[in-house]
Amino acid sequence: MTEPVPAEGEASPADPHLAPEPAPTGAEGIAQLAAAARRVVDTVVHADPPADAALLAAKLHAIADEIAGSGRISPPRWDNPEHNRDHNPVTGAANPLAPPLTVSADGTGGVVGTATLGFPYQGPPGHVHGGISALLLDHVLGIANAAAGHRAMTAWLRVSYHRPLPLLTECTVRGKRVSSEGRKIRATGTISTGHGTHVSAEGLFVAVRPDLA
Ligand SMILES: CCCCC/C=C\C/C=C\C/C=C\C/C=C\CCCC(=O)SCCNC(=O)CCNC(=O)[C@H](O)C(C)(C)COP(=O)(O)OP(=O)(O)OC[C@H]1O[C@@H](n2cnc3c(N)ncnc32)[C@H](O)[C@@H]1OP(=O)(O)O
Repeated sequence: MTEPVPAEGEASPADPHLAPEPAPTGAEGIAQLAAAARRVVDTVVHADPPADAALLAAKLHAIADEIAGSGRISPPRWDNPEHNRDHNPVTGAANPLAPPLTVSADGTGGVVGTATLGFPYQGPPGHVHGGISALLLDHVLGIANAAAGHRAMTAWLRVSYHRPLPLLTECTVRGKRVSSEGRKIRATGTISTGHGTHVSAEGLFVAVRPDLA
């Protein structure tokens, strides 16, 4: 049997533009999965209980089984900087729990990131849960320390809540190392919106012992 001849202007089955896109691999592929999972979580948090909830849940479990069976996802390794970056619960593009916050140098020795937090992060109605704010600040202060050359663990973090942080509003998270004394590092940070500073934090971090780093 002969293949039908495509009409002029019609793409032939051999047209390279019709070739399926190469399957995403590695970090990019997992980031795509994480973005989809994030959307599922956001949708579930919003949902009225659907009549076919059990069927939908079974489908989600089937998808999780398929992902787990793909063999593509290896467990995150926290001693691997790339995995740390991709899988952490704040900036991790590969972690559906992460908003994710995007962080970069602020040009003054600190770091700055932005995120818009939705209903999965709700505490007081319409506002971000205080523990989530603390998480964002803890992590961004950690990044600020790392950017200043210190891999350090949080010893303590003091968080002050000045005004409720609204959901669905772009917020800016800043962090800066302010001093170092031996292995002890102090860093401060804020979460702000166009309405000013909502949350601030200061923390003591202790540099990872050289034999563990
Ligand atoms: C291999 C681990 C990898 C860790 C990764 C870290 C950073 C990753 C790198 C890049 C960063 C990028 C992004 C940020 C990523 C992650 C941020 C995550 C933040 C966290 O989520 S992190 C988890 C929560 N965090 C803990 O799970 C800590 C549990 N804890 C311990 O692991 C120990 O407790 C430790 C390490 C804190 C100290 O232990 P240690 O044996 O190394 O040092 P030592 O006890 O000798 O203290 C030395 C001097 O700090 C003073 N000091 C100690 N603790 C104090 C406290 N609480 N208050 C006041 N002063 C304190 C002492 O008084 C002494 O002071 P002095 O020298 O003046 O006497």
